[in-house]
Amino acid sequence: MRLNSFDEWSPLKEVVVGSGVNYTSHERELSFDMVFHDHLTGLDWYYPRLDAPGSGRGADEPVRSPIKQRYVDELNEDIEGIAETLTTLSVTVHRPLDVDEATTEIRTPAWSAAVVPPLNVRDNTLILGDEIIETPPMIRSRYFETQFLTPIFAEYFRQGARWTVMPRPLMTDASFDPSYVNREVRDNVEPITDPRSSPYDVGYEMMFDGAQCLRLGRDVITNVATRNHELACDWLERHLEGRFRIHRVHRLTDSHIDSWLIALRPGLLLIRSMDVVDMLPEKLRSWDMIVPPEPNMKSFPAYDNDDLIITSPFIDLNVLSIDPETVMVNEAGPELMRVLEGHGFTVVPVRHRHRRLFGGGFHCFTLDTVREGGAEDYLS
Ligand SMILES: N[C@@H](Cc1ccc(O)cc1)C(=O)O
Ligand SMILES: NC(=[NH2+])NCCC[C@H](N)C(=O)O
Repeated sequence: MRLNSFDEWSPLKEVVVGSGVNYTSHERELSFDMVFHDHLTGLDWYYPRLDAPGSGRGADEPVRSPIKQRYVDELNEDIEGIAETLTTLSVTVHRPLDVDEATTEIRTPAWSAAVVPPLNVRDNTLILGDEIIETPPMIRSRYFETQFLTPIFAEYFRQGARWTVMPRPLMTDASFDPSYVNREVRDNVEPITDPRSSPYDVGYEMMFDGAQCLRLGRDVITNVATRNHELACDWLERHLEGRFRIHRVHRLTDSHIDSWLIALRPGLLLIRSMDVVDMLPEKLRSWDMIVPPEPNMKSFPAYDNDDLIITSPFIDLNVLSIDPETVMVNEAGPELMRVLEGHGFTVVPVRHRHRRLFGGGFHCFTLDTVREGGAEDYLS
């Protein structure tokens, strides 16, 4: 089918479901620590930082936090189950190429980094209507992630889609605007103030994830927390002029919007807390809001100290709409299911255990490429 996806709720026809095959570690380096800064707090091992003087680590030695194979296997088992459930709901599921076992590292002129599989496919691509837009990554390990989706994108291109790649950053340490992560001094978190210089320094560059956007027909709400995000929004605005309107929300969160705010249908948002309402564009503030109960920590597996947790406990808000009445929800969260059922939704419970280890709920590791619906104006 032709690429067509303008919002988060219209009946879903085709979707890409990510792959966690050969996920072996998280590489702790500047770009990773920047993105996960808000969630790496309060952990005993975090302070002092792993590369602090006296840590015994050489300056250029990567620090990789291994992920236990059992969790990787369970992740992939859960993802297969979710892909099957989507198929039984008459949705066509596309899968990216898996990372080959022999591919452990990626390299650009300026740096090298451990490879990350194309798991959270929401993050590095933005689908707007009939256009695939590959966004400029924020994490070095994810720099070439969209290449694993090339066969899928190429097929949509053959069917008539637009296919655009946003400018790629050189991504040296100096490319990152640290003002968000350094905005407040917290006891147990070290500020990130040690950029190393590089012959490829060009100043702040655009870096931004598709998951920072909430799509509402012809309007797109974007979370902007840094100069890197601002530059990407400038690019998007110029590129999309006359087709889509970008509404910037400043520092709603660090990056991704989808564990704070999800649109379930026109006029109805699922939100983390009422605190976000004042930050939204005025027209959205009058939509109905569902605020689910605080996450129950018992709904997450117990992990060891050396298991790196990279999301907040609000990750299960990250639901995937099958249509305006049907929502896929983590079976570990009966509270959220009850709330949605109370609002008349049909809930499709699925198993997804290790979302806090791999950084994503269903909305993160899916990319809806075909939905019904068009460029409606929901905000006037
Ligand atoms: N701080 C980010 C952390 C994050 C980034 C990438 C992920 O895949 C997951 C989580 C969250 O708000 O979005
Ligand atoms: N598209 C995504 N990867 N979203 C994940 C958002 C997770 C967010 N950082 C949180 O911890 O709550």
